[in-house]
Amino acid sequence: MIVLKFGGSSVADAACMRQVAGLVQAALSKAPLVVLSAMGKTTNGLFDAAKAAEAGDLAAAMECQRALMAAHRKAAEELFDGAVPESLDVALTDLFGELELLLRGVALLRELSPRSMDAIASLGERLSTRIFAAFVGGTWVDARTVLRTDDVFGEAVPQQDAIRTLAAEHLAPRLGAGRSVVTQGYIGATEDGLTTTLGRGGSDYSAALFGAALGAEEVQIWTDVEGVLTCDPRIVPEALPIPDLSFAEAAELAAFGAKVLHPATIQPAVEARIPVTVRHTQKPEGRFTTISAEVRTGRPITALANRGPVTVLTVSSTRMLAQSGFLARLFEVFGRRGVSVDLVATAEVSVSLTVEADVPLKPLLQDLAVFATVEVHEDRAIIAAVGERLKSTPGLGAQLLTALGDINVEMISMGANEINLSLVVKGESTAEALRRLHRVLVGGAA
Ligand SMILES: Nc1ncnc2c1ncn2[C@@H]1O[C@H](COP(=O)(O)OP(=O)(O)O)[C@@H](O)[C@H]1O
Ligand SMILES: N[C@@H](CC(=O)OP(=O)(O)O)C(=O)O
Repeated sequence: MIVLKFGGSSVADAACMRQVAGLVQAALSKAPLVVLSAMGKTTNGLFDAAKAAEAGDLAAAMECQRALMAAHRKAAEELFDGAVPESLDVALTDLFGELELLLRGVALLRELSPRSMDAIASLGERLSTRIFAAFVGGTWVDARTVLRTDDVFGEAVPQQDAIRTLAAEHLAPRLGAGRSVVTQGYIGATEDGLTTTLGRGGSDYSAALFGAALGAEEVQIWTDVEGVLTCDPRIVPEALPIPDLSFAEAAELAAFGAKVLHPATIQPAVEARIPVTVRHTQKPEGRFTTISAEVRTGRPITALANRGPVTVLTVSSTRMLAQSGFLARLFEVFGRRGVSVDLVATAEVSVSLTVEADVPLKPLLQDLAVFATVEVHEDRAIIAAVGERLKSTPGLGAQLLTALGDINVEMISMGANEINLSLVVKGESTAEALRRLHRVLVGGAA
């Protein structure tokens, strides 16, 4: 069997869904499991509605709900030329009724817990899959019966052993050559049946989890670009598709901001050694990227990614602690506060490190003040150069810094895994830095 995952951009309206249906029909002999995201920007719309309800503005929340309802009904009407099957009509009415109830509840309490947010966010994928399954004639499966997670709402952690057992029970018997099964990305449920989500962009992760659980021959991520490109095409329009990527390179690019793949997607695929391909829904005959265990690209630099905004903290010891004591104390604070650190560069008794921009700094700074002084630099960005021969290619560091010219580099970190070299620059310099680096170091790589 194979897994076909279509992102929000691929199922944004009726015309897109028709295109996707054609791709599913073409793959029927391979017993496809179709994993869909919510239509277009529906998830953002659901977040907006929930936030309006939390603020007590029920009218605004209902306005969002009506807009979403109109878009989904329009898609269904167009797909079925005005003759929407009664079962689909009832399903849509029920789902929008559920959304209204949830929003009214949030507005009444003026309280939006992560648990309520997940219940609301799940509606996007449940709606898109209902419409698409009816249109393509596939079997609709509620992902919440299979994708078992813990109860960290909003960022739930999948339980892969349980998912394997549940997939064997609920998905495998329905899969077969000549028919399709349609389910939701992004959503799951706890053992008690409470709805959870895997975090924004989590549909890719769902696809990989289903693929690993079912021993798929391939997981195909269908989107709006011809694969993973050498840089974010919105910043560097001349970015090129990369034909092949190693698992390690893909994982590193995703972790450092290449939005085309959810950062966690690669892990279940690596463990099950399932190839992942990234393809363009509107150009199925075009170029695409294959990510697999077999790939050895051997390039010095394959691609660039960027992540920001991040905050740089430069922490210097105020006591004459030995370096080992200082580092132990420092990271104990981050561990206790549950703050993850991305990049680290150390000197004798001072350390620079980066944290996500939305990390609450006050408690962290209070704890650090006991033994250190801290300089805080906000609005920074991490630029990561990723490539299999990055570390073993002499002169690359010099080329990189020369390419940047007058753009100031505030921190450099060569990843311990040999394939990532990360730089920190001011946020406002990110686009220009990427363009310069891409022109000199990556342009001819693909
Ligand atoms: N290195 C990259 N390669 C390809 N696309 C990238 C890269 N970095 C960022 N992107 C962006 O990721 C987008 C695809 O991801 P996303 O919008 O989540 O798609 P989908 O809706 O299909 O899940 C592309 O349209 C592109 O703008
Ligand atoms: N719909 C969810 C999950 C997802 O993965 O979407 P997309 O495939 O469109 O990035 C979100 O917007 O976060």
